[in-house]
Amino acid sequence: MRFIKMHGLGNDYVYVNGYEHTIADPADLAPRIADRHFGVGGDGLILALPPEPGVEADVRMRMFNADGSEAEMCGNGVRCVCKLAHDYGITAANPMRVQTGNGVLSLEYTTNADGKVDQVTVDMGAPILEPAHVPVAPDKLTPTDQPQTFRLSIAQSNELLTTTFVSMGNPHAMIYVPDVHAIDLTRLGPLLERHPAFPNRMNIHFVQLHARNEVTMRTWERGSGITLACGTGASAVCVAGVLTDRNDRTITAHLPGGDLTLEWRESNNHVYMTGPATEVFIGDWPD
Ligand SMILES: N[C@H](CCC[C@H](N)C(=O)O)C(=O)O
Repeated sequence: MRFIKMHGLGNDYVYVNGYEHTIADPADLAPRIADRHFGVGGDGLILALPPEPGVEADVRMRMFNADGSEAEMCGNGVRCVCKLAHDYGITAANPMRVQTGNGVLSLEYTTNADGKVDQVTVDMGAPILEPAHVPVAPDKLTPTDQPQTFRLSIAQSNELLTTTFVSMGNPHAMIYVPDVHAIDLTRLGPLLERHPAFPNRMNIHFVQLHARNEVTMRTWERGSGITLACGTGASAVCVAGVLTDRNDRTITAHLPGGDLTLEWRESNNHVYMTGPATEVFIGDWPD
């Protein structure tokens, strides 16, 4: 089976063109192909597929984390699906409509001198703020006077963290700290990802504010662990910062793998994310 290795700011996935190959059990394949020692290596597996019947879209994305769990959306991934669909002749639509687990999203892209997709702006849709729809279990959290912000107790280490929640179709928790590089993500990430207050687990972001238009963030992803970037997470960070009056509606997010530009547009309540999509290599997998 032919695969394409791509990444968005180092958030790398193994991509398969579902117009050419059918994968019977992607949840089973994802951990095997994403293994960085015994497989191709990546944060997971992403399929570019025909849209489902009746869905008005140019292409469909299904996204599987490295543990095989399927997620509703992947920001870095959908930019790369746009690149795959354009560069491999599935569609030349611009804007491109991509069916995702969070509805059909509209993407606009630029191409480089070779005519291949370079930068992509994704209309990520409206954030989901109702705690029950993130979802979080309010009875396992302590509310604060800040919107969308709760105290979270970690039983195993007797720690208390202040956390803001936003869904971009997938769930995100933001924790603001003075220095993201002082955080032991390997220790805290798993404890928070699987906290009893999160029925569907959680993507975890530690955020350091530099200015009202600039943050640095580090991420522990649900189902994949530490990643170099998280597009839905950066979108959630932008929203959380506006809700808690930390940042303005347009920010630059510095992630370990590079920068994303985010805008939570007041006119239509949608979040817009702009960043690169990069192809690294192609290969063949024996399955
Ligand atoms: N781990 C995430 C999916 C990938 C999100 C991230 N890679 C992005 O770019 O948005 C989840 O289970 O919700």
